[in-house]
Amino acid sequence: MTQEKIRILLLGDIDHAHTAWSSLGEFGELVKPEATNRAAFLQECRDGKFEGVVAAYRTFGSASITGMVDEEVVNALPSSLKYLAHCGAGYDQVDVHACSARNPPIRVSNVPTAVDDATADVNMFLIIGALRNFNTGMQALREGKWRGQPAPPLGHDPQGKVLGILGMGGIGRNLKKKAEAFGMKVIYHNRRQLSDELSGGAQYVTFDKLLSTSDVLSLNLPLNMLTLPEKHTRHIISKAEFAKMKDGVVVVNTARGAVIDEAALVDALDAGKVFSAGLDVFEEEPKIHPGLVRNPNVLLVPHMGTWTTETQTAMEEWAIGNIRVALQSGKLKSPVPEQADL
Ligand SMILES: O=CC(=O)O
Repeated sequence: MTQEKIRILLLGDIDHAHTAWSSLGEFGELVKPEATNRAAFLQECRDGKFEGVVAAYRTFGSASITGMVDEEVVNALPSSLKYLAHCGAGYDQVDVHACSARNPPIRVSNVPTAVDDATADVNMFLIIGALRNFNTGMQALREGKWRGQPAPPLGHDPQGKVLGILGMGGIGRNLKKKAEAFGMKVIYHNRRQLSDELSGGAQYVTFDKLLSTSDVLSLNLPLNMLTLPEKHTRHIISKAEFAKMKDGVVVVNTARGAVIDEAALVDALDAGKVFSAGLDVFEEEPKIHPGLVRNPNVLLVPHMGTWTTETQTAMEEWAIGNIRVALQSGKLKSPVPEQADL
């Protein structure tokens, strides 16, 4: 009996887990697109270049070639495609709804867990850095002005402050433990209230209460505008939400830029409503709102939440593991929650 020859498509690059990737060769042929832009990629799809591809691995950076994996791309992908393994926690670039609507559906996985520590570490760095408003002094120092003239305003200690976490998934829960080690009191809001065991005893509050009582507000929820357009989280923090916050609140975001209306954040910073912000993600990466760049009270990191050798390696291995398990058992290891019942 001859075994059917399958193909596995790589969208983006493998930077660390080369052995794990090559080992997928035991299942079939490993292929890559030649395209360097979306139009050419769609053409390759329509020309049947990826016929027989059963599983695809994609990186966040592969959007520079394919663009968003929206309805157009989903419908152009080969009919043989059954599994799409995204190498990252946030899969806002993939229209999961369109993937589910195909017949048979494309099953999508992401990388939970492996990203939690590194992202929560950066989150904590941004909380401390923004509370202490370190950017102002650090910027002056590099300009040869020591702390600057006038000296930066005094910062604030994390001890005793209320940290409000919006989105209590793996990263939010990891952050909670870290923040408590710094003496912060953690409250949270989430689509669903968690069990005490999962929440670690953090108090569940309404969205409005989270906004009105947090000294530091941390955004740890997914951006889902492609997948859930009717219940999307885009701009969940905008002008009206800033108005409900405490004066002098600190805002930190390691989730996705577009969960905050950046223009409204700039206004709230300029008005002094927001004392400082710590941001790892931006609405239109790599572009950054000029109002954020010019404001010394904003600590800016260029999307480096998982930027460590250990975490990047673990993420690649996890995503490749999803393909391996799916090819062996017909089921992904970590399907995205929207497809849990598929
Ligand atoms: O931004 C990083 C990720 O989604 O894993």
